[in-house]
Amino acid sequence: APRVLAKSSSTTTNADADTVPFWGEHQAGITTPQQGHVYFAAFDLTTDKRDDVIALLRRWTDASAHLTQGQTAVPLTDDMANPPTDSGEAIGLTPSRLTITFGFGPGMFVTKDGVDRYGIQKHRPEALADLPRFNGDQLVPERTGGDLCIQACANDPQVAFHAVRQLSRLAYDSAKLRWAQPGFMAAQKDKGTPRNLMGFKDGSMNPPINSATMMDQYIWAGNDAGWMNRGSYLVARPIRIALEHWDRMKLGFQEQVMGRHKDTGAPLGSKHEMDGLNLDANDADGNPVIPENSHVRLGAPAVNDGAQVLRRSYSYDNGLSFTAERWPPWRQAMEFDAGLLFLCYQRDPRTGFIKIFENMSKFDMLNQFVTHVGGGVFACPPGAKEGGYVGQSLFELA
Ligand SMILES: C=CC1=C(C)c2cc3[nH]c(cc4nc(cc5[nH]c(cc1n2)c(C)c5CCC(=O)O)C(CCC(=O)O)=C4C)c(C)c3C=C
Ligand SMILES: [Fe+2]
Repeated sequence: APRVLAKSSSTTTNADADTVPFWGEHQAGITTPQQGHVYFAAFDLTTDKRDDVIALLRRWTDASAHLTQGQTAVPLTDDMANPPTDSGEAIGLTPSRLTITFGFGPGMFVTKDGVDRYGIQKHRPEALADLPRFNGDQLVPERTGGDLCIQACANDPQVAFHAVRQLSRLAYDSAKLRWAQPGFMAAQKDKGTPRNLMGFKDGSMNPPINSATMMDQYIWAGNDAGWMNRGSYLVARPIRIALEHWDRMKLGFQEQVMGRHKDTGAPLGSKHEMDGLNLDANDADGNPVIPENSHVRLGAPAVNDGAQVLRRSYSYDNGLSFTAERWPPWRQAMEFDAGLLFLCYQRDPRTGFIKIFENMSKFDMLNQFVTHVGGGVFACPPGAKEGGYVGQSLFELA
């Protein structure tokens, strides 16, 4: 029998500071302080057997417990007659605060060819609602949907990619990759809010991740959510930004679009980033200081019946692609295929993302510069107990 090379599995000596616990009440990667990199991937299930799905979730859970500790997904062996159990490119790297967060798409709960795919149709939560078609949506099928998703976040992009690559290998017999998007959100030297590709601080007005009360109110599904209790719902949207268009806009106009100052991140009319939005203030001409159609006004809880989501977005850069512009001088050229992988968590997308984006998609001045090109909605179950697996609360139900 091949010998297990235990030593090769452990890649670091100072694991603790750099490690986020995998097991727990909640999945990690939701209220975890945002790491510098993400590799997000969505999969389609190819099996029609419920037991295969359970087996996959067990393999993914066990591998994730190893990976997040800085170990190989599966212990390495000296077996020369088979492919290595782990591709190996993370050996010697630290855990880099790797978190791996799993989600279930609506496709897991539907009938296919007249049969309830995995016998869980009746357990589809109402909160896992199909997203409506929003104004301006240009969703490309190749970047949309998925039965399962994995959000791997780490401070090292190689660690995040390695994790998804190993998990995809472990799925060869039962699921295949559908779409993926890597992203980055560089930490600021002063530990302040990072900036997105539009150059604005992004993430200032998030509900505080350290407030258990706020997280229970807005982010975690509660007792009434059945198997999803202590889980959360993810809305993921790759949003292309017309950077060449944006970069030609005057600074004053950029600030009007966002409703915030570019340098400090403060709301228009205020001095400090964390100052509240003064939505009632008018300028000398009687116009609102924070414009009616500015992004932050349309996102504010005050105009959305109190709705709040936890945003955990990353910038992305997919190189260049050929684009025909829809604005003068109607250039046709290679342009950056770059933008924001918008990721947000909430206890119910109907009162979170859907509620907020309904108006935003129609009125936001930002819409001249951004296009939603894909995405999905996913139920991220509660965390797993050591020895258990992610999704157990669902598959244990009759
Ligand atoms: C819920 C839908 C939202 C989408 C889609 C969205 C896209 C998007 N946002 C930015 C940049 C910024 N967003 C900011 C604030 C902000 N955005 C949303 C929601 C969506 N954004 C909310 C709820 C808020 C907070 C509003 C508030 O209460 O003040 C900001 C300002 C700084 C901050 O608070 O984070 C920026 C900058 C981009 C570039 C983008 C799509 C590409
Ligand atoms: Fe936003």
